[in-house]
Amino acid sequence: MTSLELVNSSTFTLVALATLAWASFAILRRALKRSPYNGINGPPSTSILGYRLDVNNPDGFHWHAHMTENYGHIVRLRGNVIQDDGLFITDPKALQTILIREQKNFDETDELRGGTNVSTVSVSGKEHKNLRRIIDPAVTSANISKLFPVFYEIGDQFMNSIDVTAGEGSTNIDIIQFLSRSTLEFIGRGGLGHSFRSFEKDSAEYIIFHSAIHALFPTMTRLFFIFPFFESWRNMRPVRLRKALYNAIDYLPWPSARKFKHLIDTMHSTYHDIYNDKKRAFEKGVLDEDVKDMTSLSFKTNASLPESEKFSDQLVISSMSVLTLGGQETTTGALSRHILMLAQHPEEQQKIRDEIKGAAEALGRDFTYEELNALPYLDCFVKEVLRLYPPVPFLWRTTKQDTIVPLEFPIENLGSNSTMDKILITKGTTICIGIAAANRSSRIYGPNAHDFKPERWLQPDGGQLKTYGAYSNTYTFLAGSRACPGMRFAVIEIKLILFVLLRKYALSVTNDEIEWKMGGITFTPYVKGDDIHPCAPVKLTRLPEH
Ligand code: HEM
Repeated sequence: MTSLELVNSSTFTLVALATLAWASFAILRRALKRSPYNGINGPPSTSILGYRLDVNNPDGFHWHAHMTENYGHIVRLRGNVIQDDGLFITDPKALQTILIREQKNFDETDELRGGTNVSTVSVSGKEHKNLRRIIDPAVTSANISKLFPVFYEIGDQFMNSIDVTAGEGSTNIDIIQFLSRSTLEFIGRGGLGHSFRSFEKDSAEYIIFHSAIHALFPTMTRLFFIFPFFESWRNMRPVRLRKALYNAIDYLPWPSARKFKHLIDTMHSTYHDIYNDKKRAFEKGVLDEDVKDMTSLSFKTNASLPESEKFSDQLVISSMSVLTLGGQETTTGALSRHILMLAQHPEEQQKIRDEIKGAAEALGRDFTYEELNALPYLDCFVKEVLRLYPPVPFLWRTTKQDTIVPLEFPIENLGSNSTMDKILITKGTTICIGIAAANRSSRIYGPNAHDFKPERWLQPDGGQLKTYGAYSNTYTFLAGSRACPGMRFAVIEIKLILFVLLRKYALSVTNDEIEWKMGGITFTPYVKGDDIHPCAPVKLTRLPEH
């Protein structure tokens, strides 16, 4: 054995022994530790790998949706030999504490932070505030109102491509192909200030970029256990070493890691190109005075900030990334859901069509942003679909500091036969915020919480208890300082696409059986038997022109 081989073999033995010692210690510690949540009701774990597999199960929508009636609004998620118990929370007052009042005590988990940091930026503290200072001005109602002509242009492009495929009579089409092009254009033109030429036939730019976004979260899901280490990697100095380690991923015998790097590289080179083009245009003074997209707005804001507060290039590029990741797949899934719901509910569909037609005839011109947004039945329909089928069904948080959390709905302590109207959540506890479960709670929305009833939104707050959710008394877009900034943007995208589609076509179901799968952060539809290619089949019948 050479001396190099000897060193390698001793190093390997040392690493193996250290790993074994760490694992034994973790198992012993876990076995001796009493869970602070022993007395709380919760589902059995179906896997020795712990509750994460149940929460993340691609077919787990039913598990989520029925959580409150099965186990209540504070639920114990059973850990295992190496994982402590977690909590699944839907109680409105508890969520108010976690997401708003004591938000600083409940951060994103290391996995999520590590994963998103590689692709975006550190998302806590001051950097998060700055990120929101870049994003928020681009997605206010006032700015979206100015952007609305661009929304109409995208609506027209969407309809032109549908018309070419659908023809005159009735045709079955997979509408998700058209929706993902539209949502990328909305974010591209409205957010980044760039068209991906998504509606051009065989647009390489669209195909490459969209495939990267689409694959990113599912690929991340396969790597989640190494993401906590990414946070240390991000802080590594010197930067050259960090870069060298990143580039070394190309040589790892690990296809998912190589793919993840490739996707990040693809997306980031696009953001850099867009950013550099825009920056050059801004510096030459050739950028339109009345810019509306986020990237260009950030240059304008930056010009007015003192040197010490200016946004770095990296932060703006990260904002481009987080905006695209936050807004594309989520809205594509949401739009697919709305269209398939319309196909299944012909009465509601006709009601919306009548409302649109009546209002458009009375106006005699296109709707403004405010007018389209204010159509009452369309609004009820969108609220109800987003309540019942939130595109992001749950989110993780981790507890940074022991916190007493008051409860709206007191819970039974099964250990002591007592009732608790508050709970101590201890440092290190992993929390799952059950968005889909909270949105279907009968304590919040009444005994018909699982039913599809758009009319419930004719009453304030959907008729029942007030929650702290950012969007119309639901948690679909979360709550607090991390609530989705793109909420208004997403809602008007949905309304605009439904408007242009319904005035021309009747929608009905096809014979295909559709299965919705959770993957990464959102839901995607598939036709039963093929869970590789997303597909949202719908039958379109051209309406007679008047
Ligand atoms: C129906 C579609 C959408 C849904 C259901 C949705 C939902 C959410 C949720 C639940 C969060 C919180 C994530 C967390 O705290 O971990 C979030 C964050 C975010 N969303 Fe959305 N979103 C949608 C569309 C959009 C759109 C269209 C945009 C951009 C125009 C957008 C931009 C963002 C950004 C930038 C964040 C990160 C905010 C932060 O970290 O402070 N989203 N979204």
